[in-house]
Amino acid sequence: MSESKHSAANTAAAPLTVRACGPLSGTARVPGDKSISHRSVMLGALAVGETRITGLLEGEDVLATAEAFRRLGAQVERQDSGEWVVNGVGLGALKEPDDILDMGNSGTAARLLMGILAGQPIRTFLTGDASLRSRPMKRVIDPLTAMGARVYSREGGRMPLMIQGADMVLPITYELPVASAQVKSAVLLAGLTARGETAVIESVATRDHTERMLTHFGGTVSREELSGGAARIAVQGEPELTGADIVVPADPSSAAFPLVAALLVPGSEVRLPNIGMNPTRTGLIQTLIEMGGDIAIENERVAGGEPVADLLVRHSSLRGVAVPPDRAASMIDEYPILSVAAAQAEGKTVMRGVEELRVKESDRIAVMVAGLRANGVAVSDGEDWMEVEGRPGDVPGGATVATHLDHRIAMSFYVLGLIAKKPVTIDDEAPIRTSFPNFRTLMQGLGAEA
Ligand SMILES: O=C(O)C1=C[C@@H](OP(=O)(O)O)[C@@H](O)[C@H](O)C1
Ligand SMILES: C=C(OP(=O)(O)O)C(=O)O
Repeated sequence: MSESKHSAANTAAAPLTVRACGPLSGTARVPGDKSISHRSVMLGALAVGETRITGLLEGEDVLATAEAFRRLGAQVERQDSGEWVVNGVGLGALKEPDDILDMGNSGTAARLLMGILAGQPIRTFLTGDASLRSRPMKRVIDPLTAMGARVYSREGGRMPLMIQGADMVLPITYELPVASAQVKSAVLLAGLTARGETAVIESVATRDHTERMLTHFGGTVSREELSGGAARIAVQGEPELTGADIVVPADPSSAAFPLVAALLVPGSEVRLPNIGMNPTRTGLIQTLIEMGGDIAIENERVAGGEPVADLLVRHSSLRGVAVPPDRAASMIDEYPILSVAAAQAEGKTVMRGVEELRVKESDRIAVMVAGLRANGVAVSDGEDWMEVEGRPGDVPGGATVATHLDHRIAMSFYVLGLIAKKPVTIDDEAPIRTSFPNFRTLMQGLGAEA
């Protein structure tokens, strides 16, 4: 993974060294939820009429989605007020782009777009950066092919790829082979242009933002609980989707970084307003509370169809825990920062059932293990697990970490630097812009120095 889209764009990697700091304090206004932001642009583009989005995440991943849908014929504009307005083309009316679409670093953008394109009678070419081109797409190619799309990819189902949408999409019932909201969403979005009902069966609950937002735009989505925690989610084809107003909550996966920093840095007290509290996303908060984290959940309310709350986080002495494997889906992007918290927790933290971490922007198990070990933390791993032996107040630090085009790795080691005895260097901070463009300004506002 030596190549980077930043070096390809002639921008040198931007190393960053982070040192221990005094107490963090103040209010951290975290940007909009990435999953919800992608979906609001996508469904806005498929709906008839105007969609107004408040709080859209202006990170590179979502900007890639916005640009792709412009090239597919929708109007996607930022207003001076900061609101985004999407004027959709209606279902099945996207136009064939005249060039390859570059989805950058974003798995969500690529896989959900493939679901949508499976139901459009056009041919589209997709690519991404070195990280995205190494990620598995077969997981969406298989069900979309069963629904009538044709996809030609590189060996092993990798991008670049070409997708030719089906003239007549076949409704299917698809049992997810991996717990993935991206695969679920791709199938449900393809099902929008099918005649009849398309269903997905998931054995554990994955984030349900697609289902909630489809309902908000006038679609018909049902969820039936099956035995053992499984569920069958079905969408009715050919709905009339109408433009809608969306209010995007702050992203709990981004909030995780200042939140864990506040728990770890002695004397800290940080307020995080308006954080998305969708139960399919709150596994990290539950885990940190079990570890002894002082996290007060205040003002719980519903905004724009999603539960939100304000969080008040104070420095805490943490102890290691075993995270149950069936919680993985609800905190899948939070394991890197959890393993940093675990380095500062008394005893062992065990994370099992986390094999999906190996196919994210980087192999997050391998990259976290390498970075923690280099910084003096005792850690071990296997194909689907990772263990960290914590030593409160005794994280040596002092090493440089390779981030492999992975924003969550970069932000996790930034937080490690805040508590380590010697400074921690991340080799490239640029990937942070994919999901949290104002991360450093926000952390500096709380008292961090880097
Ligand atoms: O649907 C989504 O918005 C996402 C689903 C998850 O991926 P998987 O579906 O691959 O688990 C998550 O890791 C990603 O950051 C966002
Ligand atoms: C895995 C992630 O995103 P994506 O799959 O969209 O690249 C993430 O944001 O941690």
